[in-house]
This record gives sequence, structure tokens and C-alpha cells, in this order.
Amino acid sequence: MSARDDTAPVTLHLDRVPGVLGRIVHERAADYAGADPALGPARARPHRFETALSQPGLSLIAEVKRASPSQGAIAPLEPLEAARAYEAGGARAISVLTEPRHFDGTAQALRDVVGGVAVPALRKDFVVHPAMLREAAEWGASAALLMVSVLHEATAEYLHMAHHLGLDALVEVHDERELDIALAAGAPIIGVNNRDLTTLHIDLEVSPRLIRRARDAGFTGVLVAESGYRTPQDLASVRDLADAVLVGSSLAGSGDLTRAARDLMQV
Ligand SMILES: O=P(O)(O)OC[C@@H](O)[C@@H](O)c1c[nH]c2ccccc12
Repeated sequence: MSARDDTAPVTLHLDRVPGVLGRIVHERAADYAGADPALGPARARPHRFETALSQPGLSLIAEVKRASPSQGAIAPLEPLEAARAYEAGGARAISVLTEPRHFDGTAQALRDVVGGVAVPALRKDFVVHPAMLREAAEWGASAALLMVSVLHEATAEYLHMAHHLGLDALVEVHDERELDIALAAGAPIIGVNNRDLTTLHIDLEVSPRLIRRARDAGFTGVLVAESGYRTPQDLASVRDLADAVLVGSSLAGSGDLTRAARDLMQV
């Protein structure tokens, strides 16, 4: 048992993170190197993100994504306008990139979305410092992304910090080993990324495989299939397995976000 001291954040071993992902997390760690790790007092957790994804049928988390390392510029979305369009198209939550260099994200984008839509918002960033979670809570996010490929054995600690701040966490995995870490950490919401963030390669078989493994292991929480979904046919392999799907590029680049969301989910 460890009594955690808010002033002593767990050490991350970012030198183990390879490829494109490794470069981005080093940049983010440098951005927050001098930030105060204190979280402040505990807040109640309304479970808004978790509840939104637990509704019957496959829930859509639609992402405000203006650019990415794999595609470069996607679309010059105005974040609030985009989020409202997604909401009108049936999205049950909005994911907002806040990473500035590779995804053209900003804090303001998240604040604008939080203030202008009724559905919960997820801070999508490369969390490598407790201050990033404190910010997410301050900016009004309902949830934050935690990546096991970055946090490794510190995943449980970051999950506790998110919950302390009243945030749900989307704990993201890409292979069996990472899934086992997420399950051991007690994550209530697990996302399976079809994209290998070290190579940017997408394989739509990853989500059904790991979602089945989680269920076989007795996991009863929320499971999210992430990345690479462009058509209703693409969703067939997770439609009866996942609780939610996280979609960015294909919606963001469509030109008509409401229609693209409806067409993808066939509603
Ligand atoms: O644009 P796509 O292929 O629909 O993917 C969305 C989302 O899953 C992706 O943006 C993502 C998943 N995990 C991440 C971690 C960091 C940055 C981005 C991501």
C-alpha cells in the first residue's frame, strides 16, 4: 500500500516510448516540466462521460481533430461549431484534441466545447504530468485520456488522480499486455486503439480482439473501439461488442459533420 503525496508525482519512464508517440510525449513532458503537480481538494465525480457511453446501442464519441501526424491538416474546424454539429448528428460525447504541435489543438477549443454543448467532453492529449489532469478539470472536461503505452505501471496512479479531480478516464490500450495493465488498474472505461501510435498503422481487427479478451476476463465496464472507422461496414466487427466508438478523421474531413455522424452510425 502506498499513501500518495500530492507533491510527489510518480516517475514516468518516457525513454521506453518508441516512434512518433515517443517524440510527442517528450515534447509534452518538456511543456509541463515546471508545472505544479498538486491536485488540490478531491471533487465529486458525476460519471457523466461513463453514463453517456452506457446508454443502449453503440455510442458515438466524435472528435474535434484539425490535424494529425498521419494525415497532416484534416480540416480547419471551428471547435464549438464542429461540436454542435456532432451533437446534432447524435454524438453522445465530444473528444477535443488539446495537443498543439501535431494535432492543432488548444485549451480554448476544449473550453469552448464544454461551454457550448450539453454532452460531456473528453480532453484528448498525451497526459504525462498531473497538472494536465488538473487543467482538464479546470477547463470543464468530463474525462481525460490516459494512455497505457505512455504511463505503463503508473496507469493506476493517474487513474486515481483523475478520479480525485472528478474526472472519468478513458484508459487506452493497443495490445494484450497493455489491456492487462488497464484491467489490473481497475479502469472502469477502456478504449482499444486500432492505431499503433508508434508506427501510425491501423488494423481494425485489434478492437474486436481485445474487447473479447476483456469480456472473457470478466470486465463489466465500458469498452470503446477507437480509430480508423470510415463507413458503417467498418463498424460491423464491433457493433455488438463495444459500448462506444471514437471517430475523428473521417467525420472531421467530411464537410458535413452532422450528416457524416448520422450516416456512419446509420441513424
Ligand atoms: O481519426 P480517427 O482514425 O477516427 O481516430 C480518432 C481517435 O481514435 C484518435 O485520434 C486517437 C486515439 N487515441 C489517441 C491518442 C492521442 C491522439 C489521438 C488519438
